[in-house]
Amino acid sequence: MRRISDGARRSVIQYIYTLTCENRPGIVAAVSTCIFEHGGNVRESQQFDDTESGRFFARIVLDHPKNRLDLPKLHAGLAAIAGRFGMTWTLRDRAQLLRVMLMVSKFDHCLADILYRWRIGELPMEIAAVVSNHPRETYQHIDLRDVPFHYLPVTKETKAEQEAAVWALVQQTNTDVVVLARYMQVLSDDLAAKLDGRCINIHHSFLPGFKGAKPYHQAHRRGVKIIGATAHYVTAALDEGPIIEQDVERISHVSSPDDLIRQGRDIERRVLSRALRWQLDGRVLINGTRTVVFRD
Ligand SMILES: Nc1nc2c(c(=O)[nH]1)N[C@@H](CN(C=O)c1ccc(C(=O)N[C@@H](CCC(=O)O)C(=O)O)cc1)CN2
Repeated sequence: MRRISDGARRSVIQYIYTLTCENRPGIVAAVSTCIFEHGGNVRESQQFDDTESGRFFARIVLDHPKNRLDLPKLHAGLAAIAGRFGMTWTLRDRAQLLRVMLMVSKFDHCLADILYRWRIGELPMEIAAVVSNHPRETYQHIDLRDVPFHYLPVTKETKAEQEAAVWALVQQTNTDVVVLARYMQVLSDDLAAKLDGRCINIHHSFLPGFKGAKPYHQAHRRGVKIIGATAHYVTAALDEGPIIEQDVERISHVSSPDDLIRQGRDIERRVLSRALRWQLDGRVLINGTRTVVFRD
């Protein structure tokens, strides 16, 4: 049974309902009537009608004033509507914490930042595992006391075996979301497919510029005046996945590659933590090769 976050025990239970389907009249009316008929109360509602793809997207947060929502009945009602409209949908208790696996290589600034934000309650999640292709001693500056750490080294020769161990761990730990927090190994097509739509990477450039392993050196060589970072879902195609969040900062001709790496760490930290916070709160929906983000 997934852990319910502490705060929820005392307050009104909230549910996050997300949906996407081909756009047509009557979707919102059907959904809101179903929620109303089951005594539900809509607390938040955001929607987007993508006229280009003809797809409709919505995120609704609902509760029941007396916490007496008959969830199975509501679920059945929404399932019937989903059948009518051909929806892809989710309904989840907002306090039911998602289980997150954090993957990291040599650079630990994003891992440190996520663990800190988790400890102060900014990222409501359960940490299923921290996985690295470097040994635990690499992370002297990070407090790993209360998180399960797994050292899974990898070489070109052992990649398939190592990825099998990663996938086994994802299953054994009931991981919902995998975060590549500067994990510097390219996932195979097979593993990327298995983690489709639930694996988030932080790329240290403002995509689509400077793909690959050394974007800051590429940026310095090109002489750009702005650098950035991009959080995106991982696909088999390197650095091509649907973008969730981006941010940038100005630089100048004075900035050395090391200056860019230092400045970039701050951008990476805030971009990845924002993307993860939105993922945990059901605010990110995939729209083909893009995303719909119902920001907070
Ligand atoms: N299937 C995917 N896997 C990964 C992605 C992705 O988009 N799709 N993103 C990367 C992260 N990344 C850039 O953000 C990145 C990581 C690593 C490399 C790379 O060329 N790695 C070399 C090895 C480098 C090393 O050992 O230090 C390699 O794998 O041969 C490029 C980009 C994470 N995985």
